[in-house]
Amino acid sequence: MTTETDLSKRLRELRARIDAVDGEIVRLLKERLDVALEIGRAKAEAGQDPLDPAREQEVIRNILSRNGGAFPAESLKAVFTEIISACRNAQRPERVGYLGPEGTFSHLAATRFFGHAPELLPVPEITEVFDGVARGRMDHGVVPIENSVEGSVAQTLDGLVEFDVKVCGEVFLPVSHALMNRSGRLEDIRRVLSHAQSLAQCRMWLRRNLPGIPVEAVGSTAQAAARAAEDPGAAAIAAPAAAERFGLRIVAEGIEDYAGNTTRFLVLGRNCPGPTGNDKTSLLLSLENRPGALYRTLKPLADRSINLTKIQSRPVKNEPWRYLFFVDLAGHLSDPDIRDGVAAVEEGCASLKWLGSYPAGEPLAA
Ligand SMILES: C=C(O[C@@H]1C=C(C(=O)O)C=C[C@H]1O)C(=O)O
Repeated sequence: MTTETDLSKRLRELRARIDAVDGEIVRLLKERLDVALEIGRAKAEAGQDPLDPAREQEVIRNILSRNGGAFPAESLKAVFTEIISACRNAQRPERVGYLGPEGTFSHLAATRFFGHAPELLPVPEITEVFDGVARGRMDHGVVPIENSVEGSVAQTLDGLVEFDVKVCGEVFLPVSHALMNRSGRLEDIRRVLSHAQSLAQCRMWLRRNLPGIPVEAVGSTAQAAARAAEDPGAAAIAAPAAAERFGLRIVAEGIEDYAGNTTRFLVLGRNCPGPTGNDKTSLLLSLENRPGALYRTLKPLADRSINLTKIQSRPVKNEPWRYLFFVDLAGHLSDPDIRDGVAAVEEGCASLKWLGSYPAGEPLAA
């Protein structure tokens, strides 16, 4: 039988080995940081943005393929997201804007893409993220563009029309909602607060479980949680993590009506990364109001077998019944086929705005 002293001796020896390995990891991290800083200086001389999402994807792919499955892949990815985050932020401190306050799904998406090193700037409106990036108050921004259940986010589409920014990345975030209030009891709920998108994603659950209880849309899920913390009759629909942040109790979790509920976020910047071989290009088209205009405009893409991943119309606000079209396609503008196809589209429509080309994000499981 192993005695207590034997065990503690064994643990001491093994822990000494862990400490030695950790020391080596830290030494290597410092070495990595020095190389990153040198890269940062080279980029600064060339006037280039430190962020290179294409290269970051390559780094993650490399480490996953070297791992051979020995270390849990998701953990390895999370660790390297933070290592890259720190290396990038050391090159030039980054400011990343998002729809706040802290605890929103936009906050989670920003952290998933950028890690924890950058300074995150919460703002109360999606439009302010666009404005901050366009004017240089923020280096980057993260905005929700569409939800798998509720569809496009109008304010973001309008921001893409109005502001001179580029899409330089995308993040897919599985969205699971929790209902929370001060007591944790369903019977105490007199009204339910959340962002309009989240209320819509839980509509059937609310009708079944809280029939007749009024709902109220507020600026964000985190704002709803903050209000519920002050009012015992109010409940909020928000990310489960918001409960802890705002001192609330969870009444029910996973209350979204459809499994696989996912929101796609765009990463905004002032430049676009180079091609990775798995990219998307976002375009904004304005068409003449003529029969077959959309068909004829998009035909050059079909002729080249270019895959459209999204098409969405949005009214031109001061011209009733005229529409703008948002088109996402698979490929990078620097691919010759895409460049030719997009040039032909431009010839056939009233105007075309290239919103950006960026590495395709990975739709993740919850
Ligand atoms: C170090 C670089 O800069 C940034 C940091 C990276 C990293 O830490 O691996 C990768 C890409 C860039 O976002 C680089 O471009 O290689």
